[in-house]
Amino acid sequence: MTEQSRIDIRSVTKLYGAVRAVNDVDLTIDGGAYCCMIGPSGCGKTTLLRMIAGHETPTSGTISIGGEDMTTVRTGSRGTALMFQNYALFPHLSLTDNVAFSLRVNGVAASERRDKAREMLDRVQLLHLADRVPSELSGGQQQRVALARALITNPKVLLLDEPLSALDEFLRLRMRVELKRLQNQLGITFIHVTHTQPEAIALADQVVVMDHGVVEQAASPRTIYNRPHSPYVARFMGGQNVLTGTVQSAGAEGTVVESKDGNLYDLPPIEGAKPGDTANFSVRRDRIQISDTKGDGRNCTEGTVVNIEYQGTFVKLALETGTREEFIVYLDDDAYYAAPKAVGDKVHASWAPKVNHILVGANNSTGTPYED
Ligand SMILES: Nc1ncnc2c1ncn2[C@@H]1O[C@H](COP(=O)(O)OP(=O)(O)OP(=O)(O)O)[C@@H](O)[C@H]1O
Repeated sequence: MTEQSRIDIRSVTKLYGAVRAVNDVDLTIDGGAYCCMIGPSGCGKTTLLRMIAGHETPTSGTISIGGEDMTTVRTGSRGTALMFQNYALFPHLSLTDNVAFSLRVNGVAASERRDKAREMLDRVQLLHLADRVPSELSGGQQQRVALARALITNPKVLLLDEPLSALDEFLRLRMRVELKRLQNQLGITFIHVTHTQPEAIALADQVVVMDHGVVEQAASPRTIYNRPHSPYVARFMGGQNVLTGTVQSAGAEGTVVESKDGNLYDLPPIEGAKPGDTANFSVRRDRIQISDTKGDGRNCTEGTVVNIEYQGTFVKLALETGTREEFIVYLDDDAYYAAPKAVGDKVHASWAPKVNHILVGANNSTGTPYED
């Protein structure tokens, strides 16, 4: 299935009048991968998904599935199935008839479509409810019917537009496990649009972070979280503090950057950097120590505690450091309670030089939702 379900998106742009919903996107999604697309509202995720499904046609560029150009092939003939956000089940039909619906449209004989629908309901563990109508089901069960209905066409690619957004937190976590289990069993490509960072990180083999119609970064969840490409990805995915400074010295041995408050940071070499350039870098929130005493002024910052949140396995400390964004520190709860802090305390945060991670791209995107 792997080669047959690979998706190649080449120079795809979609214009709605003056709105550039998707802007010159190049992206390869491996066959059999679980891909999550994430980004703020309006960044073009749904438009890209709908173009892969064939519900929209690109203004320019091509989309291939399994090496075959599908850009203008009609929806039902490209081996994709789209599961809608609101499930779009028929209220008056039984679960069996809901799931069998597309086979009926395609003229499959009654007994065959019933057998196939029951097989799909069994796959999503709903066979015992096959004769009920959707209103007699819970939200999670309705979602599983919608999944069975999408899968009955044996797609090479399943497209899911915010499939878990209508569920409560408990069900969402359960359905997340089920989606992953199904994808593993079927071995087909899943493309799942989400607004939720932990969902993308937990489910995906490949995370695609979008902003203003472009793909900012596409990589494994670990790379996206640990080695974000740009200030935007670092902020949007969370887990990192973004810092800015001016290059003091640059060479093969490394780059020294000075922040506005005079602290120095030891970064790896930055290609082409020269003294006076602006450098953006990030520091993982869980790789920082705090103390009451000032260090040597390298790889550190000072701040005032403005918020303290107990999170179970760690404590989240927000510091005001004089830059426009909060500096967040995640402390192991044992370490924190050995020397607890209060709001208003002045502290020194420091970290090992190897924690400094270079970011590229402009430092002007906040990673927060936006309006056009
Ligand atoms: N049919 C349309 N006509 C005009 N503009 C559209 C249409 N569909 C989408 N857009 C615009 O294209 C841009 C991208 O929309 P899209 O729905 O792809 O974003 P999204 O990232 O999926 O957002 P959300 O997370 O809110 O669903 C937005 O500016 C949106 O207003």
